Amino acid sequence: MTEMVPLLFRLSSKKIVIIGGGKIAFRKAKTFVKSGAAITIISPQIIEDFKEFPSITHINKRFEKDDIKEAHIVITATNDKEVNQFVKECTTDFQWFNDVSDQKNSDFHTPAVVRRGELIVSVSTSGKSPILSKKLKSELENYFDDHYVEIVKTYADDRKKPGIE
Ligand SMILES: C[C@@]1(CC(=O)O)C2=NC(=C\c3[nH]c(c(CCC(=O)O)c3CC(=O)O)Cc3[nH]c(c(CC(=O)O)c3CCC(=O)O)/C=C3\N/C(=C\2)[C@@H](CCC(=O)O)[C@]3(C)CC(=O)O)/[C@H]1CCC(=O)O
Ligand SMILES: NC(=O)c1ccc[n+]([C@@H]2O[C@H](COP(=O)([O-])OP(=O)(O)OC[C@H]3O[C@@H](n4cnc5c(N)ncnc54)[C@H](O)[C@@H]3O)[C@@H](O)[C@H]2O)c1
Repeated sequence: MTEMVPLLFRLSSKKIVIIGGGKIAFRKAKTFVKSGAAITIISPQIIEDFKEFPSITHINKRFEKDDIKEAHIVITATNDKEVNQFVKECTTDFQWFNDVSDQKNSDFHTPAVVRRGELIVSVSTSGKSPILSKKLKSELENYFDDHYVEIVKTYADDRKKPGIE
């Protein structure tokens, strides 16, 4: 069995295309909104919540292959599994793909995340139970209270710079 690998990515120069404009597309878009990546939604309809993020580009259309040709990351979040499958078929080996309706079809997952300043704690069940991830996140939110914003700053200030005695 192969295992998933947790990584942190700097995405400020990357292009993310999300197919679908419902509440799950919105939740996935929100994950990336502060990353600096250019986010585009391809969908004939989008929910009002997207107004909260004017930096997100909306293209009002049904998905076609050319919509993802420049994307680094492709997320398909429609309510039509056949469309989601078609999007996958349109990706290349050099693109990172996530199908919100089928974890086995995805190159990556979005974990549940707790942030306290620069501290990032994330939980995944390797796609097996998102509800459990959500539950554990809520427990971790209590454990990692707001003091951790300052704790990380203090540790960072105390850290010796690499190469300096
Ligand atoms: C953690 C969280 C982060 C986030 O979304 O940001 C997240 N899902 C959340 C909630 C949630 N998801 C679902 C429900 C309904 C109940 C249920 O079905 O269990 C609820 C509960 C709710 O909404 O309350 C349904 C669901 N989810 C996936 C599938 C497809 C499949 O399993 O194949 C289906 C069935 C879809 C269908 O019916 O077709 C797949 C994925 N969901 C993931 C993440 C990735 C794996 C995470 C891990 O490794 O644990 C992965 C693989 C890919 C991805 O989406 O990135 C977020 C909670 C965060 C928070 O609240 O803080
Ligand atoms: N990964 C997760 O966390 C998670 C959680 C719950 C549900 N889901 C899955 O996510 C799917 C979407 O859920 P939702 O609540 O956002 O659905 P929704 O019905 O609110 O939204 C679906 C969106 O897809 C768009 N769409 C449909 N056909 C399209 C096409 N050909 N091209 C472009 N856009 C198209 C619609 O216009 C709409 O905006 C569900 O069907 C379910 O499989 C995933």
